[in-house]
Amino acid sequence: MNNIRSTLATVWRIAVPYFRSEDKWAGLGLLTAVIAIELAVVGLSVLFNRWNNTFYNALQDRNLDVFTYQLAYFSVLAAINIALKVYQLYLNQWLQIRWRRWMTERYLGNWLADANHYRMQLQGDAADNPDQRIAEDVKLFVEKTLDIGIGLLSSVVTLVSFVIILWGLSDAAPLHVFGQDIPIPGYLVWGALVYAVIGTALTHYIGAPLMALNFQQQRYEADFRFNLVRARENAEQIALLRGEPVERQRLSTRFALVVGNWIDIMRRTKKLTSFTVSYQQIAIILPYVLVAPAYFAEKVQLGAVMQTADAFGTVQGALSFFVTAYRTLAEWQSGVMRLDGFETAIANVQALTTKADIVHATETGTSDIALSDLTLTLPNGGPMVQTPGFSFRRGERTLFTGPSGSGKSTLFRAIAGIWPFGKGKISIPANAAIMMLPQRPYFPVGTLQDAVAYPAETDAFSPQEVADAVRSVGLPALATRLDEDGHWNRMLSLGEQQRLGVARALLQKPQYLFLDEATASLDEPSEAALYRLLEDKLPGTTIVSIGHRTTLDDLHQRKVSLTRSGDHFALGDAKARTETA
Ligand SMILES: Nc1ncnc2c1ncn2[C@@H]1O[C@H](COP(=O)(O)OP(=O)(O)OP(=O)(O)O)[C@@H](O)[C@H]1O
Repeated sequence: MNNIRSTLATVWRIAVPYFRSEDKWAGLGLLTAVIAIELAVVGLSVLFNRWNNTFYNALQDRNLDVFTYQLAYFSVLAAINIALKVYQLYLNQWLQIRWRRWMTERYLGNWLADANHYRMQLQGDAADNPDQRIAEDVKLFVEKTLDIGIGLLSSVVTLVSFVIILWGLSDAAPLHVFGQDIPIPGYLVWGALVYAVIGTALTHYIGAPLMALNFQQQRYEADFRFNLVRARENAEQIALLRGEPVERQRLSTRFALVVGNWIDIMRRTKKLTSFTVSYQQIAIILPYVLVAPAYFAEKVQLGAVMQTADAFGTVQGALSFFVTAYRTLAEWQSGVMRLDGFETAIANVQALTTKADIVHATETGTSDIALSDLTLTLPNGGPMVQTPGFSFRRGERTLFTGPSGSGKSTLFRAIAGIWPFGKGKISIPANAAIMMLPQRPYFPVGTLQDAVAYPAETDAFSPQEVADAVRSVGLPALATRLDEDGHWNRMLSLGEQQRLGVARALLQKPQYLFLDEATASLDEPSEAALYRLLEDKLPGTTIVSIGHRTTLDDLHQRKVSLTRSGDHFALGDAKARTETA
């Protein structure tokens, strides 16, 4: 019971924001229309039920006039029913897509805001496969919430309408056993109720493990897909290393989990289906068994029997909502849990940024990037970098060295404000344009112009500006291919990608440029040429480079390094250079 209550509270929390959003009027309008149509459909089913009585009596009495009239009446009801059902589905689908669009936009916004996506990864497995949660779970949530919500409402309204009818019919066709009338008021209602309660309890008993199994299934499927995508993205590495057999083995192992869990679902579903189908079959015959004695004792006519069978079926169907919807409910609940986990993970990383004992990168009035009492740690709290105070001075070109794994890249991440683990303060000049160039730049799939302009919009720079930048970094052949679509990370050599990274910096003109081995794949003369280009085109830009080559020394004015000091690495000047390189 607590479980149901907490699921419903979660559904409410996830569902309600849409109906308070800027799209609320469209959403509420569509929802009202869909509900109104559902109520009209229930109203029609009451008319159909009455029609049974008149129609079958006409058949029994061989009354052609009434029979013909009732056929025409049925046709009118049927035409209205068809129109209602068509529009109900159509409007329901409209509501689904609008609601889903709103939720997807919201989740995308929260996930991509403020490096949350990166911090969620850092925090470990709190929300696995966010892609699946945003793409599939939102779709499932919207679809199933509407299905279940409207199905439940319809069952309740149907129940109220038909219980009244069935109660009346119980009086008209009293229970007749061994030639005796047994006056139990509303016995048909009680019969349907007892039958449905037993059915629901047994369904829950048999089907309960499906919830957890469905949750696992979605997770295994997403893991399998994710690993396929990874294999595709790293096709070249895998082919060069001849890693296919291992890759295949790993993928097969993951798929075996999908299959194993699916077989558990199948077995459980088989048991559940055996029960629910038997249950539904018995429900067809049960009302006839209950009223047949009265019919054969000639206490009621055929019409009443048929109307009773229809009403009993409807009441029983409404009461058995959980029996029929059980599998949908199980899928829905696991989707709700997944979305809840995703929302919680986002809330956790958002809360992380406001905690006191993290690294705070804040904008201040200084012109240098100043670190004070800074400690960077691993996500598990292990020590990494420490400094009581240090500044990257404005306008200076600094070379930053240190042993592998000492925390150079992590210090860059902290300056960019995306590494929260540790404590202390990093002062960033207010409104400073900071750019980080990694060893392996990221290019979105699209035109070369898109790729170089990123993260700015494509039209932030004219084709001429982009072509000039690409040419100046030594790629004249690419400068003529700016309109070409491609997966540039796959198509270009790492050296070419690094040149394009520098072209990106030339276009963006940052005030502070951090190069994390961003030219390491180039030969030394080309690397030196790119540094001179930066010096020439971005004269006021502060440059901090991580690099291992000694030839970089002459291209920088100051040299700082991380050196081991006990359990951590300390940051300090390695060798001061006063003259310009
Ligand atoms: N997301 C992460 N989760 C756990 N540990 C991490 C994570 N990112 C980095 N580390 C660890 O932090 C330490 C510093 O990593 P970092 O990438 O900053 O080193 P680096 O000095 O730049 O090394 P290199 O010169 O090899 O690039 C390493 O021990 C690394 O394993």
